[in-house]
Amino acid sequence: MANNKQKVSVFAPASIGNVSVGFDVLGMAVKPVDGTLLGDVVDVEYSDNSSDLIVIGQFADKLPSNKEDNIVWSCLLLFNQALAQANQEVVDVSLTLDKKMPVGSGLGSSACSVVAALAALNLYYQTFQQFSFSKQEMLEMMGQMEAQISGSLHYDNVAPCYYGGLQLMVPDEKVISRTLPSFNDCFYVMAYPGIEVSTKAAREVLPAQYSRADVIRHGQNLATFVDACHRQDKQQAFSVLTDVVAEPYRTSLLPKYQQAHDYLMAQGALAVGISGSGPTLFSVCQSEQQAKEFAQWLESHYLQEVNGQSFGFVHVCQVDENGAAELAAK
Ligand SMILES: Nc1ncnc2c1ncn2[C@@H]1O[C@H](COP(=O)(O)OP(=O)(O)O)[C@@H](O)[C@H]1O
Ligand SMILES: N[C@@H](CCOP(=O)(O)O)C(=O)O
Repeated sequence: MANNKQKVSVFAPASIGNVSVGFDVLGMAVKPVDGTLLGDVVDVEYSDNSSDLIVIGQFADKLPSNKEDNIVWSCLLLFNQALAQANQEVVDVSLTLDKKMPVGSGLGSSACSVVAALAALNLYYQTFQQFSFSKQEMLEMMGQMEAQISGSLHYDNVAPCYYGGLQLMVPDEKVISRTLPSFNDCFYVMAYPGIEVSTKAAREVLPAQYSRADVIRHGQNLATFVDACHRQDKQQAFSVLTDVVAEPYRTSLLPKYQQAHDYLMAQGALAVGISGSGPTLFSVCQSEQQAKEFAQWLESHYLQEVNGQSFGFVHVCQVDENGAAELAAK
């Protein structure tokens, strides 16, 4: 029997879409080493009235004010539709989104909301209604919701956000995504400058066609990276982390990116790239000490002010192997 103590809470982490060499087909979940929750949290609890959505958190005011335009609400509608199709009872729930992620940041912000919402709904039904969808079914729903927001179906944020680790999208709908061995002793400096770049707009600047030379280089870089991941050959993997598909066309949307890239590479970064569609920059480091030095430099040289205020931040991260995770109920 339903009662007002029925509540679950799920955290979904930030991710690096593309990882430079895998446009739309590679993504990696990250977590700050200092324990900061870099991602969104969704609570689902019993409602004896009707279903509802409340949005709280640092970036709540950057989202549409009406709940119908929030992707978390669309997730609830999709989940309920899937329940009905599976002949399951649909119950009223109250959702709370803690929007910790800036929108249009290149950190997979919409994916964080989508994954946290759908994973929390599934956990709620599993715990209190003795029914749940499979991970595969969940990932398909997450892809559908991400496509609704960004205008095209790409799993490179939702898959790592849900499963954790480094994920490779495979063109097999029964699989969708496979976990690659990642470099979990590396440090990834994530620098969000505090300006917004919409994924949709950053996709529109890309060319419709590429030269044969670019196609060859892209295929070679991606294949070499995947092979090096399997052999855990760090030097080889990061030596080919060059994006020929998106970065050359997106750099103009990212003030100070090229200077920061060139500086960090000259200082010995293993690699520097655009996280997702930007504006977040990621830099791969051998040691935590180097990562901390880069973080300090990026704080003074990559963050920007908008109307005299800075919304940017820098985190030293490692790979988040867990992906979406239940949080202890408050
Ligand atoms: N819960 C949500 N989280 C993030 N964006 C949302 C959410 N609900 C609606 N949106 C809208 O979706 C769009 C997301 O933009 P996008 O550039 O894809 O973000 P990101 O790259 O950070 O995922 C924005 O227009 C935003 O207002
Ligand atoms: N493959 C996508 C990734 C978008 O990531 P986001 O974090 O910017 O939403 C792209 O590069 O367009």
